[in-house]
Amino acid sequence: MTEQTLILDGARVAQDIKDGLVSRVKRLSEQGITPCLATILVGDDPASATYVRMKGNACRRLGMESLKITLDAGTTTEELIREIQKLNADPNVHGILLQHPVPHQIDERAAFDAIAIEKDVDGVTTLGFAQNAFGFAAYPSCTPAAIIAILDYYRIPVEGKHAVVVGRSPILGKPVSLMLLNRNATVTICHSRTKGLGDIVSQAEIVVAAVGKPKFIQGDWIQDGAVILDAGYNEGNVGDVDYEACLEKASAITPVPAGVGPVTIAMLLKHTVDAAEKQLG
Ligand SMILES: Nc1nc2c(c(=O)[nH]1)N[C@@H](CN(C=O)c1ccc(C(=O)N[C@@H](CCC(=O)O)C(=O)O)cc1)CN2
Repeated sequence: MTEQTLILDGARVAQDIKDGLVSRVKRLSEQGITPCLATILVGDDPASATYVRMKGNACRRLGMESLKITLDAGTTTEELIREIQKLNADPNVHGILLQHPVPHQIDERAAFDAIAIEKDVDGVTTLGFAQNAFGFAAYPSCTPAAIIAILDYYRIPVEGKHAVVVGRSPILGKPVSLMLLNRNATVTICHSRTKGLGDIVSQAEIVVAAVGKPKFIQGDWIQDGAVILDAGYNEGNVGDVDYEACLEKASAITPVPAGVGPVTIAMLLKHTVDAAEKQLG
């Protein structure tokens, strides 16, 4: 690229979202409601523990409540669902987050689907996914919502653009593809069995990297002027994009850290405040 690549500053977007929540949290507290996010961590994966802690801290900094449920690594699906049902029934809890991944013996889909739709602020239920796919009001998954929020903040047009999403996970690749489609992008979804991945990515005007493999997206796959959103959160704070190589080609790119990650957490807070406000009617 001859022109300077725009670094899409996730910390700035996240701050803007959180600034917008301050007066809403204050208004709720004047009515006796403190928005409360319940987080559930099963097992002791250190990265997951960090993310849950970050979410709790972000809640508290904004005057929201965070109820942390920690369950041991041997928890069964039934035990986990019972905990979720208790939180569903608790009127003081407005949002429920089950940290992914859960230990292998747990049926994660069944656990996600036990979350009441009105408390699914993390957008992980099958019903929430379907409602979003149809463009109905439901909380979208937070990372896809963060990607859209970054595009909106920087007024990056989506309509009519060719977006290539690399990854098809239920809380990232699939929902972000549908959200881009609902914004009238032409969307190609790539995955581990895709043939000629580099050729397909090289046709993209917008690239969403959601593979979970460090530095997977190569610089020579990128079309000059493409916009790159890196949703990777690999060990050592490394994204799914070979950042230095892709920076050369892109017109705009999210870094890791301080790109999509902080906006993901800001969206979770926003959805929890939305959910608390719905309690007021
Ligand atoms: N139930 C969910 N589980 C998981 C989700 C999710 O959205 N819902 N996403 C990921 C991980 N994740 C949140 O849970 C997450 C990862 C990283 C960040 C982040 O802000 N990272 C920072 C750097 C981290 C640091 O400073 O230590 C950054 O990118 O700047 C936020 C959220 C998997 N599980």
